[in-house]
Amino acid sequence: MTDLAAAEKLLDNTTASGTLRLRGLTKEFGNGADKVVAVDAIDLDIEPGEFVTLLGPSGCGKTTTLRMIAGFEDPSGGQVTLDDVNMIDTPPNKRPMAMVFQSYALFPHLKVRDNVAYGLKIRRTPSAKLREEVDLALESMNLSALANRAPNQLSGGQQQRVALARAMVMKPRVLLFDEPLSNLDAKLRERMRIEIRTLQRHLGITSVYVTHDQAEAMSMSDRIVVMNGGRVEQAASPDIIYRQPASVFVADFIGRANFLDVEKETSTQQGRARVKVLGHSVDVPAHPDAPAAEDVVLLLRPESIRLKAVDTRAGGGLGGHEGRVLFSVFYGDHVEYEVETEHGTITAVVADPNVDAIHREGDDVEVSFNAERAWLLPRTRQPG
Ligand SMILES: Nc1ncnc2c1ncn2[C@@H]1O[C@H](COP(=O)(O)OP(=O)(O)OP(=O)(O)O)[C@@H](O)[C@H]1O
Repeated sequence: MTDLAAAEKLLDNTTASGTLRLRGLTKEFGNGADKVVAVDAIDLDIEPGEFVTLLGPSGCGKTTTLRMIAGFEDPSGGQVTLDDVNMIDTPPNKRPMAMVFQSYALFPHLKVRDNVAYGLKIRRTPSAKLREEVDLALESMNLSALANRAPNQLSGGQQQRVALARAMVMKPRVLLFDEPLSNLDAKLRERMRIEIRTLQRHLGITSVYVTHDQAEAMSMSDRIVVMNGGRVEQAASPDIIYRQPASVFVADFIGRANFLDVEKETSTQQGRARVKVLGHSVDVPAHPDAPAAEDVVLLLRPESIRLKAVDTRAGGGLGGHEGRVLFSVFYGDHVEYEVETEHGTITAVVADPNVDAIHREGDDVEVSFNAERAWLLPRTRQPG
């Protein structure tokens, strides 16, 4: 585990975390027919101490954005400012930022201690101060006992801790992370998520984190920036991203989603709408653009759907509420169902299932959902 007291002592309150602003940040690669707009005029404000994650599918531009913040990539247009100072003409090693890479990027021929000391040596830090700060950085990452090892004598997790110590020792105002946990196994990844987040929160260092792993983004971030095709689809807290996504793309990318074709009846008060769904007229929360949209879909997360056994012999019908179980899979902590309904096949997840009450293939069920957890969206994103 990290030693928060040592980390705090290392930073010694001298490190004011920074306000990072991206304005119209753009990167084009190639030209003519080969031109790729990797990052397309991004605006983003990151507050001091905030942990912001750039998330999105492969090729959406998150790494290029991070590299422009760090200075490893020159923007084709736009600005990166830190505390209102334009960074564009400042080389990477002069920016008060430090980056942690997926590949750790340690010097293989240097011992752990010398890897951590490297940046301070370049800065010509006096040797007593250098030793003290390297010791604190090693201590803060619980690496003191490994100080004299070479990187290839360490596990992946330990190597990543060295990379973190090396970043911390520079006392950056901004920490940048480029998929730092991707090379670790699942258990270690989960532990490191908590450690990085605890350390970051405790020290309050502004952080920008790139990942394509949504669980990582959800569990670590103050704010998630979902990118698509070089643009920002939505920048919001994890709960807003999950519950009130700005677009079908975001809803589909984060978590699992059922999209039901529904008829809009009336718009009620601001932020809500009445729709006809599963045979009923239901008042649901709605995206601000949904009331005016021609075509809407209702987002239902699998865990907000309820299934109840129906005795079809009783007759009477359920006014469209019924569905038929296509299959169910028991996972121990939850059961997953595919259910055929008048809106097509939907996925339902029931947590902590009562094993005797699991619906089987072919069973008729009453389908309902928690209306406050539903979310009405325009089918296509409104421009701007
Ligand atoms: N040096 C380069 N030359 C040409 N095109 C590039 C270069 N670097 C990135 N690109 C292109 O820019 C786009 C964005 O790439 P980027 O690496 O930023 O995406 P990403 O979201 O980080 O993807 P991944 O998750 O796969 O790393 C992609 O279409 C990519 O092919």
